[in-house]
Amino acid sequence: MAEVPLTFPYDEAQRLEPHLPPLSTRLTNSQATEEPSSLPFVTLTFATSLDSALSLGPGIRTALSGPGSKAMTHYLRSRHDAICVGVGTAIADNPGLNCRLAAADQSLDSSPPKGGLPFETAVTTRQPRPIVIDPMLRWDFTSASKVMQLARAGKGLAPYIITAVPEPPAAKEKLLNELGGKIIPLSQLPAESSTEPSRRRFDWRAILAAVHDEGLHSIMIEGGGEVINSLLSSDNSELLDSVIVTLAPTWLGQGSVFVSPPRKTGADGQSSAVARLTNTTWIPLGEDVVLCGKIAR
Ligand SMILES: NC(=O)C1=CN([C@@H]2O[C@H](COP(=O)(O)OP(=O)(O)OC[C@H]3O[C@@H](n4cnc5c(N)ncnc54)[C@H](O)[C@@H]3O)[C@@H](O)[C@H]2O)C=CC1
Ligand SMILES: Nc1nc(O)c(N)c(N[C@@H]2O[C@H](COP(=O)(O)O)[C@@H](O)[C@H]2O)n1
Repeated sequence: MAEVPLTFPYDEAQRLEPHLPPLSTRLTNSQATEEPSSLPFVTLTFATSLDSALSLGPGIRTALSGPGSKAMTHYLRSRHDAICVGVGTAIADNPGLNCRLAAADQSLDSSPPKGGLPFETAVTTRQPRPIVIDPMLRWDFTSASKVMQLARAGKGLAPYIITAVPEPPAAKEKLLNELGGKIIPLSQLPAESSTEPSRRRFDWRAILAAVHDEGLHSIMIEGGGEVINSLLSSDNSELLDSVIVTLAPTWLGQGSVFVSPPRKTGADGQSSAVARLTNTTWIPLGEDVVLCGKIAR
């Protein structure tokens, strides 16, 4: 069944604006040029329950956002060049990772005031580039995967897959390339305690630099649990420019996938909070509330 295009109120979009990448960083077709390597604007965004759960279990797609906050997420997708998930999410959710807001100037449900903020350029039919972090190429995507179907239908973009596998299967790479996606090779961090290749990770700075090297100047990172917890850790949270969390009025219970980053312990052995948001904005949307803020430095 065809999905009904989403709309997002203009007033709510205005309240989000201070937490979004500057409009000047949004790509236009003519801007995909080479620049000295730096990092994109990074928004970490996800939906949680009252017990800080993302889903009922690692392999379980779980709807938390109500209609209003779901439209907000799609507005965010319209405002970023790229959208990123870990392979656990790609496998569990078979996600579309496209923007399903109504096209162009109909996507906000009231018009911007004359001479007002430039939302007519903020909301476009442009689609974010899906980025999947998949060091061992575990995601067994096919042409029937939702993201591939949407790319084929011109309703989204094919993914870029960041991997450490030196020689990806030719058939997978061909399918990706035909739809405009690609494999991006990246070296993993040296193993710390484990030499098991599947446990080795990329440095987030290297991931973000690789994304920026593709001409993608802003990225929203949606999850899942491992991705969010590692980005909120004290090693990585400085990479986050903005955090936007949808809080749904429900408890998922034990056994869920939780947002709970590793504890920060000082040299004296004392624990302290891992991270805190500042400059916060709380936006009620239907039965949910959306919390926007910056990591306090
Ligand atoms: N409520 C929400 O907003 C969201 C919920 N989810 C849920 O989260 C669950 C999936 O979470 P997880 O199982 O934790 O999977 P995940 O999506 O965080 O993926 C974890 C995998 O990604 C790769 N990875 C992540 N960071 C890496 C790095 N720095 N270097 C190299 N590889 C890296 C590794 O292969 C790792 O095993 C699903 O149930 C999904 O439905 C996912 C996104 C948003
Ligand atoms: N904002 C938000 N609310 C929820 O309730 C969710 N379960 C998620 N999940 C994220 O959205 C992806 C699904 O995207 P499509 O609708 O298939 O395009 C999923 O993979 C998670 O990243 N997000």
